Amino acid sequence: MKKKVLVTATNYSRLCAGAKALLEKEGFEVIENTFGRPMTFEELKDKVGDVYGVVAGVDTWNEDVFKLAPNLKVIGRFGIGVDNIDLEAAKKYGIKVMNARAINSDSVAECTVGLILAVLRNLVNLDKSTRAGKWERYVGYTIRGKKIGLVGFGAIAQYTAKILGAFETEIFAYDVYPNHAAAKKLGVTMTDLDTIIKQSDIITLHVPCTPETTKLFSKKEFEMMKASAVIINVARGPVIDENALYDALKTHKIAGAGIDVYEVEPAAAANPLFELDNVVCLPHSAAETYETYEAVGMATAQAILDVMNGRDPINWLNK
Ligand SMILES: NC(=O)C1=CN([C@@H]2O[C@H](COP(=O)(O)OP(=O)(O)OC[C@H]3O[C@@H](n4cnc5c(N)ncnc54)[C@H](O)[C@@H]3O)[C@@H](O)[C@H]2O)C=CC1
Ligand SMILES: O=C(O)C(=O)COP(=O)(O)O
Repeated sequence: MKKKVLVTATNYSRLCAGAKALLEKEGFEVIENTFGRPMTFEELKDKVGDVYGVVAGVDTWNEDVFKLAPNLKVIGRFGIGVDNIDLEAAKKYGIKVMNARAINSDSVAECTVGLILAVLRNLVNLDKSTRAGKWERYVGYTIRGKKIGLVGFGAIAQYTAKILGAFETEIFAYDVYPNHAAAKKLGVTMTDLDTIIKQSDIITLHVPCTPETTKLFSKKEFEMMKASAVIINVARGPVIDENALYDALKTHKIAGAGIDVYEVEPAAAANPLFELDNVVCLPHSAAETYETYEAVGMATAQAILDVMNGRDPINWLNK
């Protein structure tokens, strides 16, 4: 009987045809998520009994699921954040978990800069207004000369710094494990979080979602920021207290925001942030380019093949 791979990331056949073909060539049967959204426990429960590998989207992978998956040996996270996977429980069940770190960083970094431009230059408001035949002027701000504060200085932040270097900005970064060599190479000054919050014109978030980073930006932090500052969240929704962000934007304690991720996803149409015109909102799509899908698909497929062949997968997170 063929070994099975369950893919819960959506749109796999369409966007990762090469990866799917590779798995099939190596003898796997590939079962795909047909729901078009993350799968629930009830849906996973019926599928995981005989799977060997998983290409995981953002569904929850915890002991309740692992208990039902005696043949599961490897989870390839179709992305970077692993806040949806209990790494320790996976280890207990002998399941190797890898992620696509440094494989989708360019797309996320490009989108970060896109959000900065969209917010500073009012691109979305200008588009709406132009289409409405109003021919209005919204005066914006240049990126050049601004102080940028990167919170978290891993793969995505470093790529963001590389791109922003071309805008002649002053870039600061904060990280619990500061990478001084990368900072030096990219002309970035490592500093503390308070300095970033108080001095930055543009703050971009690039930390994983952990107990330490949950609500890292809340009422107090928004009050410390410059009234002219903007914040971009392409990390994880819970890193920002969304109610506090809404209040800060509504009362102009800060000038604007670019938001790709939300405390609750999919974000409901009634999310209060959507009423405000000083925020640009995306549906968790910062990583989504054709090139990235292809590369992440191949990396996760390769990880499954590596485990099958007794080799360590790249980016093995729960050794
Ligand atoms: N919006 C989207 O579609 C995407 C979002 N992400 C999110 O971005 C995050 C970062 O991705 P990468 O840069 O590739 O990860 P990375 O692992 O290369 O970098 C994360 C950095 O955050 C630092 N960090 C961890 N806890 C911290 C804390 N409490 N305070 C300060 N720094 C801390 C780490 O030391 C590390 O240098 C991911 O964990 C994921 O949640 C990633 C890809 C796509
Ligand atoms: O790589 C990540 O962590 C991401 O957030 C990518 O998003 P997705 O896996 O496409 O929901």
